[in-house]
Amino acid sequence: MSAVIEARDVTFSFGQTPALRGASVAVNAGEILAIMGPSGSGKSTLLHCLAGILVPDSGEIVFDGARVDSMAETERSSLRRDRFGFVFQFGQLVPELTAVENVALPLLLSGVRRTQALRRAHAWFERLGLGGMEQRRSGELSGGQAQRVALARGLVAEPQVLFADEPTGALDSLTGEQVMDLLVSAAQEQGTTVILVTHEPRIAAYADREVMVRDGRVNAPDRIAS
Ligand SMILES: Nc1ncnc2c1ncn2[C@@H]1O[C@H](COP(=O)(O)OP(=O)(O)OP(=O)(O)O)[C@@H](O)[C@H]1O
Repeated sequence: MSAVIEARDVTFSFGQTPALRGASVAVNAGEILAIMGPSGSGKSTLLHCLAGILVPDSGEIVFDGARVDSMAETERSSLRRDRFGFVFQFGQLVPELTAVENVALPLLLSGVRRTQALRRAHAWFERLGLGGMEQRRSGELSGGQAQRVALARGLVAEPQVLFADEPTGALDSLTGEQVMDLLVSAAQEQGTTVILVTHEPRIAAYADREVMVRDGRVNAPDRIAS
């Protein structure tokens, strides 16, 4: 199987603080990869480099055969908009918009007509057990409901890669597992590759494979020194 997205020997520092010190990871098309590791080890920084949000100081990010690290910001921004989806820990729904408008947002930003974007967004509500919640604003949703709306927004444009940074981190364990069930089945159905950052083994267990980040480097779990 060939990698759809890959980090090769990536370094990144925040000022004087090194966050990645030669991180390499390759993710296959359709794979669900969990990135685990202790707090501060560099998991989110690695995700942000893979997603073209941060540009590595050195090393390469390759997506679908193209070097993301050498792209101009406008090109990386189109890539994020058109090929990638995102789910973060606190949903980050736009509070002024209804739930269905939030889900439609990535489609509207990609130039899909409003009626069609809303129709495609609507289809996600029944699917994620959110029927009847379409017109609510984020303040009128529970944490688990808001996170399912965020998940629908991350997947609605059928991205090639979904980046999920602690998507269940703010939820209780039962609600978190329900969100993971939905994430995995929806991603598998549309063949979306998922890169999931989590520090919870219970959540990582939903992935096809786990890697560990320690001190800014990536190890397969079986190669980690105790
Ligand atoms: N915006 C920032 N400014 C300065 N330093 C940062 C910033 N973001 C992260 N860091 C530092 O970079 C290193 C890696 O952080 P990162 O957030 O990638 O780790 P993480 O494994 O995702 O942690 P956590 O599990 O706590 O979210 C840490 O030392 C952190 O303090």
